[in-house]
Amino acid sequence: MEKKILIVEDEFIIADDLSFMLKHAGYHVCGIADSFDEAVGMIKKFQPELVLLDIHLKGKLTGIDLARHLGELDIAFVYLSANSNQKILEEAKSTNPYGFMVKPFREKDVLVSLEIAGYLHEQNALARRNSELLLEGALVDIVNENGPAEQKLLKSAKLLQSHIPYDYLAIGMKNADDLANRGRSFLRLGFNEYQIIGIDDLITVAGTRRQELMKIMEPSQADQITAIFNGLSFRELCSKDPEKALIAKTFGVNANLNAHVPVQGHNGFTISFYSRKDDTYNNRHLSLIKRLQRKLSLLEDCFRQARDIPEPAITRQITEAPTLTSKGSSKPAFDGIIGTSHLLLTALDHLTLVAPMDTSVLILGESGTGKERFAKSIHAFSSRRNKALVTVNCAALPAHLIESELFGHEKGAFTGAVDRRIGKFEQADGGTIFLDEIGELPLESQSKLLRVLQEKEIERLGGRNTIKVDVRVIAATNCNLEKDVAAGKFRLDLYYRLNIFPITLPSLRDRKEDIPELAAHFISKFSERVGKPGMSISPQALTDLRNYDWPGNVRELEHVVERNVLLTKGNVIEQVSIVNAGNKTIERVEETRMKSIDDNEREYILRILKQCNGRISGPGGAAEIMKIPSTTLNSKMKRLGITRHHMNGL
Ligand SMILES: Nc1ncnc2c1ncn2[C@@H]1O[C@H](COP(=O)(O)OP(=O)(O)OP(=O)(O)O)[C@@H](O)[C@H]1O
Repeated sequence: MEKKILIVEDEFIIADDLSFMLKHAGYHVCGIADSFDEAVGMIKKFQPELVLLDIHLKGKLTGIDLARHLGELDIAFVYLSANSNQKILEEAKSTNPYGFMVKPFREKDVLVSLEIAGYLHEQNALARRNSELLLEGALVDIVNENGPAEQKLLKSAKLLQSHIPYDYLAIGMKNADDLANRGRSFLRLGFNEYQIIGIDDLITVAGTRRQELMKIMEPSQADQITAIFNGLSFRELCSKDPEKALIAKTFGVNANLNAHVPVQGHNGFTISFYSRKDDTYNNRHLSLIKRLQRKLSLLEDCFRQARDIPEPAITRQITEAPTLTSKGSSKPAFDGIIGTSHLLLTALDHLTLVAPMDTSVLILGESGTGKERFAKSIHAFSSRRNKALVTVNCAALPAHLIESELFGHEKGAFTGAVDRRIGKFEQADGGTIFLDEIGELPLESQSKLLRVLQEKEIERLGGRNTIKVDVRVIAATNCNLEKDVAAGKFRLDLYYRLNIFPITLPSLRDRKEDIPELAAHFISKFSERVGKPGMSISPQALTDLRNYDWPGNVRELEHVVERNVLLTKGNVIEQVSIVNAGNKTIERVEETRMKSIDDNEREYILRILKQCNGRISGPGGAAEIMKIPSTTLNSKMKRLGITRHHMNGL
């Protein structure tokens, strides 16, 4: 059947050209609107499957406003943009479009973008359906298992986290007969670390009196509502509802999704999600919770049982190893991912959500933020965990070898191919391939990779047959792939195929609150390694670590700690030495300190890079001067934590 498309564009000639192009390609253009209001009317009337929308429209409201409306209706859309400024583009991007088409349009690009948008929309819907089925099954399992009711509530709360994010979750039954047993709340402290808060705890934490709280928590109309309150609307709600106001003040939350769960025979109960971010909740969350209502109503039993458990005398903190364990081992799949900042937890939630599915994942983040570690965890928590995880660093391979490395070659395929070689894709059959630094893949190899993703088959170089492979692709990059697409260095269609589920890792400077925990982790690791267990760090040195900008992210912090563990004579790192860009050292220690071999090598490489204006390979590049292959220099730089940021500062 022809796909129904609506065009929303205020320039008639452009809209008309586009419409002609689309009809010619077999699409059904159901209408052309030039303003927000007209578009909303047509969407209601024609229910298009895809909308192409310009950012600038007639009237006050823009294409970005319309995009938000489309997001709520779960209709795919692609922006038609001229040269907009960065701020507008950022805002447009935050509405999660399925693509951008830049004017003037070439027919070929338009058709590819539409095909990709349709594909992504289907994939997303499929992935959502699958993860919802998993969620429903897991909820039923929890309700049916033996064990304390309060723990069952906690497990259900944890399960909901990656589907509907929250910092504080309150489950309450207001028609319970005594206040002490009216509710259980869960405050998130770490990835899998929650504090259970009963009514007595709430009285203590909020600094209120029992009677006052009892009054505030009287059953009200608001308990029966299933709705979203983000930012301003949450503040308005708080001005009318003292219970919400108390929670907002006590836990610093700015958004709320309130879900009423009806139960036969009484008023039911409420599950209320609260987030510190003020734009957390959307219609997707709302429709999910509505679809889950029947399954959630099964929690009623646990809730009633939990009412009979005496209130804890003191606030309890539930700290557990992550539940995501690799089967057959008690080792947490998140092994070695340290940190509890909001940004890292969000990334871990995304990891949890996507890992069990077979979807391609694109991990974005600066160098040293932990992309490879995330890729390993995704594999470890997937059903492919017993098969291979094959890693390929696209930047470290010479361009002429990439294809034989990825797809293999037959004997005699080219000069030097003395034997048949099995490529990385075949090695990863049944498992996962991790394509690190995907942005460095030459254009020619990109087309071949795209074919593998589409056809799920490879052809060895010099081979005559195609070979079916079943491989999940995880790609990572520290480049801005969209810029590379715009510059013609990265294929748009490949970008969209890979970008089905992006996970963005925060830079260390954006999650400085994790530095103490990370530092402690690395101190313990390196002090044991060098036979000086039990080392610690002084508050001043920790402040120095927090004050630094960390262009090399966690990898750089790891090196800095390693170096300081070696340099410190006693048991406490009193002052830190950080060798940063351009060989300047932020030192609070004496200059006369001994330098490690790595320090010397790092300084040497930085000096050579400076001489070559940051050029690594090719004539006059650093690799040539150092008489080593550029791939070796790249891996040395990676090991020593030398990044593009360092090079920008040269
Ligand atoms: N959250 C974390 N907790 C503990 N260690 C971490 C964390 N993130 C990264 N690391 C450590 O930092 C180093 C760099 O991590 P990793 O190689 O995964 O980064 P990357 O983003 O893939 O870097 P690149 O882009 O340079 O390939 C590794 O030694 C890893 O163990």
